[in-house]
Amino acid sequence: MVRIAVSGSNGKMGQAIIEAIEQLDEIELGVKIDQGHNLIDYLDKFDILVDFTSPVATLGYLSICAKAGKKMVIGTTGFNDNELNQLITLAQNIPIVFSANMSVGVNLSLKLLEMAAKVVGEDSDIEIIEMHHRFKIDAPSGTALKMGEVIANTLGRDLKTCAVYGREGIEQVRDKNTIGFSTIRGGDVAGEHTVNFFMHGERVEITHKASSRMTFGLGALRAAIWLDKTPSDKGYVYSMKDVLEIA
Ligand SMILES: NC(=O)C1=CN([C@@H]2O[C@H](COP(=O)(O)OP(=O)(O)OC[C@H]3O[C@@H](n4cnc5c(N)ncnc54)[C@H](OP(=O)(O)O)[C@@H]3O)[C@@H](O)[C@H]2O)C=CC1
Ligand SMILES: O=C(O)C1=N[C@H](C(=O)O)C[C@H](O)C1
Repeated sequence: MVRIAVSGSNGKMGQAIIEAIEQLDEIELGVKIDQGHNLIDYLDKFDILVDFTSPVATLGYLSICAKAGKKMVIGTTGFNDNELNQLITLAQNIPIVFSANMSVGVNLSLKLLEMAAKVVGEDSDIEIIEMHHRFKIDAPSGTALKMGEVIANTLGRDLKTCAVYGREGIEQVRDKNTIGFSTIRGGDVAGEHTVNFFMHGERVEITHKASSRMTFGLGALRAAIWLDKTPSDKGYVYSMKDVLEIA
């Protein structure tokens, strides 16, 4: 039995994970952690920490877990470059699964995007549109950025220099080598992403729509069960690609 600690346990994803734990036989809820708790006091209650919080909170929990030799599944998004470097450094001590989207469908979509970029990427105007609930604070979504990164890497571009985030006013005509991002926030949308490859006379769209947070919750627990089997003495940042064995 794998004992799970859930940080951000009062949050939307924290609640979804607690609900998902109840559906699975091989794991149990060890402890719920929220802002009122110090994780150090609960280290004997869990094997793996599943964390969907904020970049600052995640790095705090990761630094405690790295010292204590506890593995982590991290779904938090919105890290800046400096925070991302801190995460990678801390994960030299323990294995973690870190993924902006834990759903099977999105991770399959990343593979499809790689294929689409190889076949039509150079001849396309590439635009990524993402839509989320009104409470989401980071933009573009971590998933949209990951999709952009996969496409940019496939095409030998650097996302840092080819990304265009939103447009307003009078601009130059679209640069063919850019990857555009558009963000929509409203209502209770769990998460929708569409990548458009616009060509002459036709357009390929790759879309993923999450209809419930349970897909992220179950994916995170699948990652925890997978992580439980990896040795804890060596650190590494794994992704859902590793968990799902997507080559
Ligand atoms: N990888 C994936 O598949 C997915 C990733 N996400 C990402 O997960 C994260 C959380 O999303 P969601 O659950 O919707 O957000 P919520 O705002 O609903 O929940 C965030 C939780 O984190 C806690 N928290 C925030 N800041 C701190 C802090 N400094 N210290 C301790 N706890 C803190 C909050 O505590 P309190 O309630 O006290 O404020 C809350 O419990 C986001 O980054 C989101 O993008 C979301 C869905 C899927
Ligand atoms: O905040 C959310 O809700 C989600 N965040 C993740 C992201 O930023 O990509 C994943 C999912 O789309 C839901």
